Amino acid sequence: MIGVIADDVTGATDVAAALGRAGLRTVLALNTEAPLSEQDLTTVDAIVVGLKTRSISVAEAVQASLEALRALRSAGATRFYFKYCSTFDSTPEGNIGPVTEALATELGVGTVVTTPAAPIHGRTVVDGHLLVDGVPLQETHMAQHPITPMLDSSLERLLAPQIAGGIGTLQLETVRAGAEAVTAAIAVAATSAGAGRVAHVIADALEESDLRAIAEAVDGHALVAGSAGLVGAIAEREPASGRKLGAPAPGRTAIIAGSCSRRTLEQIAAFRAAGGASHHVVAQPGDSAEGLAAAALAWWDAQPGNASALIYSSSPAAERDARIPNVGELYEDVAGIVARGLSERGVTRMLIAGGETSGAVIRELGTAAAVVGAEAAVGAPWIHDTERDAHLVLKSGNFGGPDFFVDVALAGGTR
Ligand SMILES: Nc1ncnc2c1ncn2[C@@H]1O[C@H](COP(=O)(O)OP(=O)(O)OP(=O)(O)O)[C@@H](O)[C@H]1O
Ligand SMILES: O=C(O)[C@@H](O)C(=O)CO
Repeated sequence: MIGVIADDVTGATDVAAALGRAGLRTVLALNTEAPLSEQDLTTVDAIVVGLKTRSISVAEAVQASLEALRALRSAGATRFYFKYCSTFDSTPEGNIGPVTEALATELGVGTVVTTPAAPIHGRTVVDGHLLVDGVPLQETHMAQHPITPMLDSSLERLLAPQIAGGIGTLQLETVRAGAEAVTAAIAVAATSAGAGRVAHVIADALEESDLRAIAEAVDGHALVAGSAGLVGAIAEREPASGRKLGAPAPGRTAIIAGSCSRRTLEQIAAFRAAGGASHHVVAQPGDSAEGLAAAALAWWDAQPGNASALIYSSSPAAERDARIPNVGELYEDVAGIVARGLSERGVTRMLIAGGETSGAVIRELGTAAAVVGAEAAVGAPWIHDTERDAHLVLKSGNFGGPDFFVDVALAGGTR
């Protein structure tokens, strides 16, 4: 069984979608306090644990990730994947490097092949540089990310300050020479770390076939790291159950957006242009999350009974208020309280935009585990919290087409 540790909850649903696409029966665990042993795991091929460790301190991220690893091991997982963001969201301290090394040390693994490449999402790695739709990472909107601005595209330069071990590389021409050549190159790269240290082998990949070659070469590896791309290729090598994934019937939908990513801002604009009702949460210095959420819920209560609607704090960089301390956390708290309020009002279809935002919502809703359904957009599946009978899409900031909010909430469709 494959055990995946994802550093945020939208990333966890992205991985779950990739595993589901490959036909694996996948359980999504979203609350680490609810033990995995409470889940029915008898017919499961993969478990994905969604954490919220991307932007917390290194020590806390390492501890939570190790706890997840131990829970997955006790649940019967034998191979592990550390899922981080396809845009390598991290800081000079971490948490990608330290978490990878902690997991490797716990598993007694000396070499970890790692790549954020996910061609399905337009993320590729060439000569160790991460490109988004062919553009170097630091030239994209990721340079203005509110929590983890990404100012370099060299994965080696991004990872080096985060780790104690060494870095090796797998060039595209080696990857294209096939699995045997990749295996040999990994063995050479493994010597880069020095005794007792972890070797991080950064792999180039431009197309799905490249990921398939890497997946074949890492077949016996206990730990691999990357985005949903490589684990999808690994999953394709497993026997598939062929289970059909479902989506909820169209209906009234609440959208809560805290993502400030360009694609989310486009989706908000398209929703409003299509006549969707929206409420913009804009904090002033001194405002509390409770007060802002109460105002948003009062606005929701004034909407016609069956109308889908959007509550968002998302703003482009130039319009964000630098005077407000811990502004990211404040808006995350607002999103969580609003989601709980909507759930108490009987709303059972919600689309949440943004990984940190989704993490706050899941925590506040108390969702412990969910069944993975059909993809509403590539990498953004419907998930079903059976305990609350709530259907949720936790959308990564950059995922979905510009009309995604319109399609899910106004047209009710599934792509
Ligand atoms: N107007 C705003 N000003 C400053 N920060 C904001 C504002 N609105 C939201 N935020 C914060 O910005 C952060 C957005 O991160 P989040 O992970 O939710 O989105 P994302 O990075 O686009 O998504 P993903 O990580 O899935 O790609 C959150 O902490 C959110 O609370
Ligand atoms: O890898 C991605 O881009 C997403 O799954 C994600 O982690 C965004 O938060």
